[in-house]
Amino acid sequence: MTAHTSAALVLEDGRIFRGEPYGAVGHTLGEVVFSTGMTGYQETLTDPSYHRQIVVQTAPQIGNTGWNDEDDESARIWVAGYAVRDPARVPSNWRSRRSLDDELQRQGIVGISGLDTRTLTRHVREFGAMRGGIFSGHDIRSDEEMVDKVVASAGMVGADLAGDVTTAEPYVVPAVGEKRFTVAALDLGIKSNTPRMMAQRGIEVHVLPLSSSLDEVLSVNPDGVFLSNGPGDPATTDQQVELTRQVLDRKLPLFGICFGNQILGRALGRGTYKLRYGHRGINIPVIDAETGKVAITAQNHGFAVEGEPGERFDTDFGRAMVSHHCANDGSVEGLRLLDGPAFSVQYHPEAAAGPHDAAPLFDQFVDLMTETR
Ligand SMILES: NC(=O)CC[C@H](N)C(=O)O
Repeated sequence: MTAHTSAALVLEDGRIFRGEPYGAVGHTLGEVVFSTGMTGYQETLTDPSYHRQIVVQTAPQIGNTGWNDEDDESARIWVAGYAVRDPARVPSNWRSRRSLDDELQRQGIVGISGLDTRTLTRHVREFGAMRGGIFSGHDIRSDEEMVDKVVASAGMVGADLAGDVTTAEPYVVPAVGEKRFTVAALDLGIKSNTPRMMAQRGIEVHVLPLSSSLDEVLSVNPDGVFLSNGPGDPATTDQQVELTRQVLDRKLPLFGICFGNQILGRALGRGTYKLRYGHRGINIPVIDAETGKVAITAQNHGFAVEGEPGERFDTDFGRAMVSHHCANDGSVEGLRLLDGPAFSVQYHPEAAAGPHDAAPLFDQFVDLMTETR
């Protein structure tokens, strides 16, 4: 077998892309999705929302700045597999400690390089994010066997994954400077930068396991409740939806991001559905329905809340609206309760690599807690 055919990315519909092993050698299964971010691969790889997904980078050159000890969004790499076109042979950055390839190997993450990521991305864009696998070295099998393995694997619809990534024990991120507020943050796969951005605004953040009850949330005496991002299908979050409804009932200020937006949407009576290929990148335009302003945002989601741009609707907690939508496809990007202190966005105001247009949403949360006090 030549080096050129020593790794394969296999899709459930039978399409196979050949390349070379990158990172660990072996095999892995997951949902194949693409990200258009040209920078921030370390944050992408360590974002718990990517659990069980094989990430394809559309940017052809990845790994140029190596791997550092500062930018991780969690304690480990969560992606199930990694596919890149042209990895850096020599990383170069003053913060780099090792190469991306070394780090993938160290953490046992199976990857593939040298494949045609452009054709692969166009395929996923047309036929949708689907199950796939990367096979390399001794784990390469006949095409038929590899496709069979992929077809036998679990898909993303109905996947209940946040339990795999949540914290086992509560922990506290102290406020920077004077403490002004306490927030109970439900960890469905929270990224390190989220508590950090709240802490910078004088918030003491109590990060709680995803199965926390209302009593456990109230025991930290919160001024507000936060729902984090996270992996899997939002249709599996019944327990968190119920908790959210209890929080809305008590009129405690609530802010949700991504998975949190989907949970608030469900708590307000909306359904969620799987997008064809999702939104993953750091330049996705979002329109604020009330002001008409556009923000360029970082995103990583495969599901969305049902709704129309600017739509107003009745809920068990008063009127609500679709506050933001995507300029590309019109899908729901934000929700706001008009008769209560709750809002959420489908994108990432905490994005470290990426635009900062949405960062003021954390200030909006602070304002909401100030008004509600
Ligand atoms: N980043 C997230 O929170 C993703 C939410 C959800 N898992 C989705 O794919 O839509």
